[in-house]
Amino acid sequence: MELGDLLRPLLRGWTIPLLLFTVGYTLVYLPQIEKELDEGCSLLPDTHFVLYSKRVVTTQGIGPYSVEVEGERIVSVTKRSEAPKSLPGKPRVLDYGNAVIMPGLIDTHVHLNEPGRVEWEGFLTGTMAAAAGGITAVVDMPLNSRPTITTKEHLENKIKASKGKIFIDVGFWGGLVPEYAHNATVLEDLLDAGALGLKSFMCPSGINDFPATTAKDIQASLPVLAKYGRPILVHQEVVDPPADPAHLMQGEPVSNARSYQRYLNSRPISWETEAVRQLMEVAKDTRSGGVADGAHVHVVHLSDATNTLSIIKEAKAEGSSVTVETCAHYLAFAAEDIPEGATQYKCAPPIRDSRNRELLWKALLDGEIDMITSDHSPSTIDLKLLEEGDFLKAWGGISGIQFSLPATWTHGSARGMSIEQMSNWWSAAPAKLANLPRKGTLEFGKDADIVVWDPEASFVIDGHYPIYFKNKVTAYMGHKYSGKVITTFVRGRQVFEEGLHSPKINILLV
Ligand SMILES: NC(=O)NC(NC(N)=O)C(=O)[O-]
Ligand SMILES: [Zn+2]
Ligand SMILES: [Zn+2]
Repeated sequence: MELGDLLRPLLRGWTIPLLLFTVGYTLVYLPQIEKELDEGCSLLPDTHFVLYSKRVVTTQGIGPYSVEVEGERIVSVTKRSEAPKSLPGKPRVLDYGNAVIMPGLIDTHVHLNEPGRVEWEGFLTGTMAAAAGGITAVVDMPLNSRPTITTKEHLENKIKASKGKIFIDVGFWGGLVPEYAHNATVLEDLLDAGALGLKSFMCPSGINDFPATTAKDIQASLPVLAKYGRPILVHQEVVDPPADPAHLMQGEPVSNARSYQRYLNSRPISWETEAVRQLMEVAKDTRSGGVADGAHVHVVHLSDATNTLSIIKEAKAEGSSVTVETCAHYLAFAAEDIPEGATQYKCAPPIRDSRNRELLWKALLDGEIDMITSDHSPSTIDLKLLEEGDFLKAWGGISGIQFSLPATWTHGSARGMSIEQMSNWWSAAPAKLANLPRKGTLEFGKDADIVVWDPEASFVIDGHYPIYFKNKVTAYMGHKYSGKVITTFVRGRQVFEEGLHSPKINILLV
C-alpha cells in the first residue's frame, strides 16, 4: 500500500477541521500574541512616530536626520536641518535636539544565569539593566544557568523560563562541552532549537557542569557550524600543567591573597597566547574550500593586545573566518589602579596593565579588534568575598552591563574614538556575529532598536545611582563617566526613559 493510500483517507477526514484551525489560528490567536506584546509594552502610546536630533548615526554618517518608526520597523531615515513639525493627524515628533540617536547596543556576551542561579542575576534584572544602558539586544551565554545549555531540551527549558521577564530582545548561545562535541545530532538539535551559535571554554569555567573543551573538540564542531553558517565563541585560556595557582606565579612570588598582582601573575598572557595558537590552528578549517567553510571562530574577551592579538591578526590575514572582541572593563580599567582586595574587578582573563590597555585601544581604533561586549558575569555578593578580598578564591566575573556605553564613550572619546566607531563596535559588528540581519544599523526596514543618549552629560556611579542588575557589586562603582542614556526603544517600543521601564516586552530572538 502506497503512503498516499494511507494518508488520503486520513487527510480527507481532517481537511476541513485542519483548514478551520489554520484560519482560526491566523485570524484569532496570532494577533492575540501581537496584542499581548503590544499591550502596555511601551512607555510611548504611539506606534507611529518620528525621532529627530542633530546627531543621528546613520550608514551615511552622523548628522541631522529624522527617523520614522511605524510598528516594529524603521520606515524612513531622512536628512533634514530642522525637526519635522508635530501636526495633528501626523506622527508625533520627538525632537532630541543635540543628543545622539544611534542603533541600540547589541551585547553578545552576557551571563543572565537563569534558570537555576536567579540569585546571581536573572532575565528580569539583567534585561532591565541592559535597557537602562541603551542595550536593545543581548545574546545570553550557556552558563551560568543551571543546567548549562548543552542540549536542545536545556535551551527549550531556558526559553520557557524567560517568558514574561524580558525588557529587550534576547538570543541564546548553545554550549559546547566534551560530552557532545563530537555528536553532530546533539549540536544540530541545539542549533535547530534556536541557538545562534555555540560557546566553549578551553579552561575550567568555574561551573562544574560546563567543563573545558580541547581545540580538537572545537574542531569537531566546526563542520556542523559550517552547515548552519554559525559561529563558535571561545574562552581563550589554557591552564599550564594543573597545579595550585600559587605555584603558577610568574615574576616574584607574592604571598598576599588580597594583592591584585598575585592574581594577575597567576593567569599570565601565555595562557591566552597558547589557547589562541591552538584555536587558530583548527580555525584554518573555516577557510574558503576548507572542511568547515562557512563556520566562524570568535575569540571572546581578549585581554592581551600583544602576543595573542598578533596570532589572531595572522589567522585573519591567511583567510580564516575569525573575529575577536574585547570588553568594556579591559578598556576602562588598568591593573595598577585596582585596589588591594577589590575583587569586584576580578575576571578571567584578568585586567592587565595600562600599557596593555593603550594597546587594546590602538588595536580597536586600527580595526584589528572587531567589537566590544560587557561579559556581564555576576554572582551572589558573598561569592565575591569582598571582606576577605582573596583574588584567587573570589568569583571571576564583572557586573557591568548597564555601564558599558558610558565607560566606552568616556575612555574612547579621550583617545580619539568617534561615535560612529563606537556604534560599529557595539551594534553593527555584534549583529553580524550573531547573524541578526534586521539589527545593528538605522536603516529602512530594520528593527526600530534605538538608543538616545547625551555624550556631554556626566555622572558618578555612587551609592545613590540607580543600578538595575541584581547584585549591586560592580567595578564601575565610584567612577565618573560621561554619556548618559536618555531613552531606549526595542522594535519601536519605548522600554526605558530616565529611570522608568515599560512592562516586559517578552520578545525572543531565537
Ligand atoms: N563562568 C563565567 O561566567 N565566566 C566568565 N567570567 C569571567 N570572564 O571572569 C567568563 O566569561 O569567562
Ligand atoms: Zn570567558
Ligand atoms: Zn563570559
